[in-house]
Amino acid sequence: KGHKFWETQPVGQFKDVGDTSLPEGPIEPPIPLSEVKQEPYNLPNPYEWTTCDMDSEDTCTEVYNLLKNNYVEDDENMFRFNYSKEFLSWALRPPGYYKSWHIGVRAKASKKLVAFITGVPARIRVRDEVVKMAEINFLCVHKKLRSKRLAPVMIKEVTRRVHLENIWQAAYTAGVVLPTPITTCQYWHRSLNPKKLIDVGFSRLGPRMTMSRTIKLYKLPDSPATPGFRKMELHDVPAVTRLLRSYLSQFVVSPDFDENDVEHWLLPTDGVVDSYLVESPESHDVTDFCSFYTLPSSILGNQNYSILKAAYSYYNVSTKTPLLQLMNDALIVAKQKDFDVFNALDVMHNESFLKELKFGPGDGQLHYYLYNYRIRNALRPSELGLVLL
Ligand SMILES: CCCCCCCCCCCCCC(=O)CSCCNC(=O)CCNC(=O)[C@H](O)C(C)(C)COP(=O)(O)OP(=O)(O)OC[C@H]1O[C@@H](n2cnc3c(N)ncnc32)[C@H](O)[C@@H]1OP(=O)(O)O
Ligand SMILES: CCOC(=O)c1cnc2ccc(OC)cc2c1SCCC#N
Repeated sequence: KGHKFWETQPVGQFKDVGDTSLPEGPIEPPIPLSEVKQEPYNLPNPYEWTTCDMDSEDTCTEVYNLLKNNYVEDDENMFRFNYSKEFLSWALRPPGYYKSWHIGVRAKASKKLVAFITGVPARIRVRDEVVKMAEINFLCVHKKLRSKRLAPVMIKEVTRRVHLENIWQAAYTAGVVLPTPITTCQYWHRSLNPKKLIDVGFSRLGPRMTMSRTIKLYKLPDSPATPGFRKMELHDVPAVTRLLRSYLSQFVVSPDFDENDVEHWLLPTDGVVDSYLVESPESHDVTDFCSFYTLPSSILGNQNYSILKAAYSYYNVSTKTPLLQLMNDALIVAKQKDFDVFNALDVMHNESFLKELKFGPGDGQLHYYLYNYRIRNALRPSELGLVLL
């Protein structure tokens, strides 16, 4: 298919796949900041740019409502992501964030927010190079304004604003295939509330299975099995940072987290992110870590339910406790917190526990992309140590 916009961009092009003469690394060099376009790209006449101040409750609510009604749906339109205001505030304000990268489009007449795209700064290691990047997310055009080529303008504008901060690479994911994925991951789902998942039509009763037999199949203990398993606290940040940096160093692409990043991204925040660690009862060493984030979805067109409570596996490290046992404890605490499903990608070492812990493969794929950075050969999901929100 012709990608009229993406074929103009410094990304791996389909025609170049397999061309080993092309070097790994930046595709285009940086340019002097004085040569970066100083003024915003032109929008169609009825629309204007706006910078969304996520510190403002009202603006946060506008962004929340735009996404709640117009963001990503699954292929069967059964669910639509329903990121909470607290989650958006957390996701968009990490250490060193730029308000100017929280970009909205308003209709001039009504002042209504009709489109959105964001970037947050991140240090991403690719093999042995740490690269300053923008993580791009929450690209959304109101359903009534689709297929008007607004997305390329949004993408060019966020690119321009990232360039103005002297950053020349980006990382992003999408459910759609674009030039050119660095890897393609599979979603896996572990039922915690099988009755609800069957009632909404996501899961079906297996052959020769009754509902009570199905409920029993997914039943979990009331409390975690691992001695020393507890919630992460502020004083654990240095130990968790050491543990996570050492673990992530084995992957080809991963975040280069420091203590400030760990405090922001991994310290438990109610209704947003949960993290647990194993402190050895003898040595008091922190030997293992697991975390998941909270991303509810609206259930579309169901009489009995309107919200799906979903937990998403985030970063997990096991050095003493078997990963299988650690993740089973994560499932146990997620069930205690009344999640309906625990989702995970087949990234990092996740494949080693998915089937055994009764995850089922989803029908959606998640493609990972880098902007202006060529990776010579596509990665296996197990070589990827990066989870985007
Ligand atoms: C150095 C810094 C660099 C920073 C920037 C880095 C790059 C960041 C890139 C962004 C990363 C976002 C990551 C992220 O947020 C996570 S992926 C979630 C994206 N959002 C949604 O799916 C929400 C529901 N859908 C919509 O709102 C619209 O359908 C959107 C806005 C998606 C497209 O609006 P539309 O009204 O349906 O379409 P047109 O305006 O007519 O435009 C059609 C063109 O857009 C291309 N398209 C479609 N979906 C895309 C997607 N998900 N990524 C990139 N490109 C996408 C498409 O291939 C075509 O180009 P082509 O003709 O070349 O094929
Ligand atoms: C029950 C398992 O499916 C989901 O949890 C879910 C929920 N909401 C979505 C909203 C948009 C959506 O668009 C791709 C997918 C979902 C999915 S499946 C893929 C995410 C995972 N795991």
